Parts: sequence; structure tokens; C-alpha cells
Amino acid sequence: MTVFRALTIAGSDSGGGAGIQADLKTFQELGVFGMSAITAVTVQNTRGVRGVYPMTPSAVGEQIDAVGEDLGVDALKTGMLFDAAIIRETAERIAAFGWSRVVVDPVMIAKGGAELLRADAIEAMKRHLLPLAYVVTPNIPEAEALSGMTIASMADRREAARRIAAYGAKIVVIKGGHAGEDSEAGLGAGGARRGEPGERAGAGGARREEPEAGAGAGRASRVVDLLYDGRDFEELSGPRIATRHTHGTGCTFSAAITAQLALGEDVRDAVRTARDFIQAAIEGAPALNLGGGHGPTDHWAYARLRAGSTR
Ligand SMILES: Nc1ncnc2c1ncn2[C@@H]1O[C@H](COP(=O)(O)OP(=O)(O)OP(=O)(O)O)[C@@H](O)[C@H]1O
Ligand SMILES: Cc1ncc(CO)c(N)n1
Repeated sequence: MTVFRALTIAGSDSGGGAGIQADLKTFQELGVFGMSAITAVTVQNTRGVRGVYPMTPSAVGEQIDAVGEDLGVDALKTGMLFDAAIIRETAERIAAFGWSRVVVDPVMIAKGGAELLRADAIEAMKRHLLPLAYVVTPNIPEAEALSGMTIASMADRREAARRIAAYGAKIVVIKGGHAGEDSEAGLGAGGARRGEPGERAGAGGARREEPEAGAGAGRASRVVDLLYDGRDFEELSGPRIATRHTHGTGCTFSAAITAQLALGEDVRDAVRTARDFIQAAIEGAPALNLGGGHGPTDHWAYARLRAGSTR
């Protein structure tokens, strides 16, 4: 029996919906053996982040070494890295082990506004980590920070993707979850629709909709993730699910890409599977209904959907 192994280098979310916890749940659901190197412990629930306790850079490096020297790594992702020293340590280890299936989720700010990456660490991310990235998965504010430009249209998003690719990341996926929050309203209106993974994932059951304060007005009815491979652009889209329970969507999405890369899937297929996984997880989130704030997504939903069962 061959067991495929995935490592997450990220922060702990005590609430279980994002960070290391989301990553390990996602790895498990996709049939991959999950391992972790913890960069920081956050004191967090669905209402927000109350505290951040970073590890020392060498503690992060030692965890990576322990896993790499013994168990082995087929693919890895990075999430919350907190500061420039942890970024440098992480990048050094990735380069030393020669790992190539590397997904960088450039986590910067939590949904409630808490800082998960120091502002002065963005340069280190561009300089040390992006050159090692096979896939980088910024949301729109993160893409703005990495590219140094404002994103107000799909054309802007393409330009930002080009600039981010110039730092060395082979595949750039700019996620559309935040589109329409300010100037990017209506972003999802045009463009080629290939794959349509959302439609397949959504076919199983009735969508559980719920009103969401502030989210309806001006937002496109579809989410569009833009993929750039250094040459061509591809728009991957699915229906926008109206829910406030989206805590950890970015972590879960990048973990699903990582799991599929660990299994040996081609990168475009990995991104499509990850879209199916996150869409099912968001669709299932309102029924989970955990916590009083932005609740976690349903990491069981994708497997349930594939097994053809409703809950
Ligand atoms: N309301 C939604 N309905 C459907 N898909 C969504 C929705 N919100 C986000 N997604 C999808 O979830 C994935 C993560 O995107 P998002 O832009 O939310 O990431 P993020 O902001 O990094 O998440 P996080 O809050 O965890 O940092 C993308 O594939 C995106 O298209
Ligand atoms: C630990 C951690 N990583 C990432 C995110 C972003 O969702 C979060 N809220 N917490």
C-alpha cells in the first residue's frame, strides 16, 4: 500500500476551522497522510483572533527537519508564517530538501482583521518563498499586497497575476471569494467558463441558503478564481454561496490542492478538485452552524457528496 504524505507549515487555529486544523482535516478527507510544522498558536474562535503566540524560527525549522528526515513529504503547503524570520527558515528548509510540490497560501489577515503576517514580512515572502512556489493562492487583498497594485477589475487581476508570477511562482491562483467587497463588484460577470466544478458539486442536494448581512448588495452571483500559468489564464467559477460561515475557506482550498498534488494529480486537476471540495464544504457550513461568528466550513461534505448521501 502506498501512502501519500502532505505537510502543512502553518498556524494553529484553536477553533478548528482554519490553519493547521483545517489543513489536516482536508488531507485526511482526501486520503493523504497529514503532517504539520506549527508556526504560531492562535487563540481563535468563530468570532475572531484573541491572541497570537509565534514559535521561534528554529522551532519551526526543527519540525520541518523532523518530518523531512523521517517520514518524507510528497507535497507541502504553507499558511500563516507570521514574520520574515519564519519565512526565511521555512524557505531554507524547502530548498534544502529539494521539495517541488509546494503550495504557498500567502495568509496575511484573518477575516476579523487580525494580523497573521507582519506587514514588513511581505518582502521576505516575495524574495524567499515565491521563487520556491509551484502554486501560490492569494485572495484579492493578498494579491494586491504582493503585486503592489489595486485590483478593481478582472484585467487588473490578470496584471497582478503576471506580477506575482514574476517573483517565481509557477502557477498563480487569485481567488475570488472577496470580489465585490469594494471596487471589484461584478468581477465574475464575463470570461470563459471552463471546468465548472461548482455545478457538479452542487448537483447533489438542495442548497441551504441563508441571509448574510452586507453580502448581497453588489456582489456577483458567481465566484471566479483566476489561474495563470505564466502564459495562459483560466477562469474557474462556481455559484457564490450566500453564507457568513466561510472561516478557513482559503486554508481548506490550498490544503485540498496540496493533497491532490501529493496524490500525483496534475496541477489544473488539483485546483479543480479543490474547488469542488471547498464548494461542498461551504454549502455544508450553514447546517454545521457552529459558533456565534464566521463559522467553519464542513470538511466532511465532499466525501458525503461523493458517496451520494445527504447528511
Ligand atoms: N461565498 C462563496 N461561495 C462559493 N465559493 C466561495 C465563497 N467564498 C469563497 N469561495 C471559494 O473559496 C476559496 C477560497 O477563497 P477566498 O477568497 O475566500 O479565500 P481566503 O480569503 O484566502 O479565505 P480565508 O478567509 O480563509 O483567508 C476559493 O476557491 C473561492 O472561490
Ligand atoms: C491560524 C490561521 N491561519 C489562517 C487563517 C486564515 O483563514 C486563520 N484565520 N487562522
